[in-house]
Amino acid sequence: MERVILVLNSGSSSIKFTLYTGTREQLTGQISGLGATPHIKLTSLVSETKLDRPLTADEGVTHRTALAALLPVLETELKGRRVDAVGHRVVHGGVNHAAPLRITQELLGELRALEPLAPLHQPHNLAGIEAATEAFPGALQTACFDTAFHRSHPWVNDTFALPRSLYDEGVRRYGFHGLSYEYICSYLKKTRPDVYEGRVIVAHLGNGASMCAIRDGQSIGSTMGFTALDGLPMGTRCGQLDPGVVLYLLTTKGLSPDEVSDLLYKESGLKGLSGISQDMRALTTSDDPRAAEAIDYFVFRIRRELGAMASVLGGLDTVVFTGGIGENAALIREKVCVDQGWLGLAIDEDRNAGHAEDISAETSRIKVLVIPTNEEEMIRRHTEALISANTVPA
Ligand SMILES: Nc1ncnc2c1ncn2[C@@H]1O[C@H](COP(=O)(O)OP(=O)(O)O)[C@@H](O)[C@H]1O
Ligand SMILES: CC(=O)OP(=O)(O)O
Ligand SMILES: [Mg+2]
Repeated sequence: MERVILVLNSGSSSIKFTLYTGTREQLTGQISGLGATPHIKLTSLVSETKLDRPLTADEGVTHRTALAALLPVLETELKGRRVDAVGHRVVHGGVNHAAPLRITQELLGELRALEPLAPLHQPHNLAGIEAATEAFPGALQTACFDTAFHRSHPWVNDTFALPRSLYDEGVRRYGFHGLSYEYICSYLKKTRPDVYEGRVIVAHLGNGASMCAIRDGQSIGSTMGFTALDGLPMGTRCGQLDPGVVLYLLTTKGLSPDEVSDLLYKESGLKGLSGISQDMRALTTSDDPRAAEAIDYFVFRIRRELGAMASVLGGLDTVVFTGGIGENAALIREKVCVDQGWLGLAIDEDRNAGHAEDISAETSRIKVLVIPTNEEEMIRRHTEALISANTVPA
């Protein structure tokens, strides 16, 4: 009998979900635009149910209410079939976890203590675990960590230049979006083994955004740090910041820690710079100069990290764009790749506009790829492996 696995992936602006029978997707979809304009999109490959509409205020404006509206839809779709396991994306796994785990009360307590380090994600991830445990009491629940893929990166990319005691207590450069990077690596290994073995930079550009330098399928470094605030600017997060600004906000401006937190996590990034929206779609279609400036800053930071990571890797063979913006915004890819001839990188305008998998120009020494990420599939694989490990042979 094929196993039934439900995967829940709570991002900062979305809840993505897929119900698998064996390796097949039975139902898949996402609630996107949480915090702004919530929308549900759902496709059932079995009952051919399709939803594609805004969520009403009653159904869900927050992760919690959206999840509550989603669970009955999933239960109807199951038609009484048992769920064997629910795999959860958990953004922060802390120092101790370099691999996915079966969820226990003890692990939940440990993960709850990490909530302050990922306030836009961890509480939603844990709420998803609680809701799924209640809805599917017999199912194995697994935690698949965004940080796990990066645990092997070198010390220079794991530390800040702070007193060593802070490193020892876990103040480290963890890196996130690890499930996405792991999926991209597995896809490259299967479809382009020569690329997999080379020097690769993956730009995961979504509502949260980061880049990862990868060699031989291993993370060498990431733009994200102790929290998912660092590195590139994002929908509402500031990205790299002089820590002196935080001190200024706390002391000279007299903001409370909560106010500073809200400012850096929820009011900055594309939203803060443009004053219009956190959604790249709204910015690329706006003729307001502040939208163009927000895009310029986003692109500038990506280009800067691209050069820095190419140097750390000792050269570059492939760039991969992924995530909601990376997969869909040809304009952003074009702006990142323009005038990169010095690096041996050029893209083909038509292939880029058509979202081809390989958008490199004929003359480009560096391959430039657009690969849709699939964090849910990565979580399914990990969960399947954990079920097998937990199954006591008869
Ligand atoms: N066609 C598009 N053009 C520009 N941006 C897009 C497009 N489609 C999606 N996006 C961007 O992708 C973001 C969502 O990315 P996603 O990776 O799904 O987010 P999350 O970080 O919540 O997982 C949206 O906020 C939007 O800015
Ligand atoms: C870690 C992170 O920022 O995730 P997301 O892009 O899904 O918000
Ligand atoms: Mg995401």
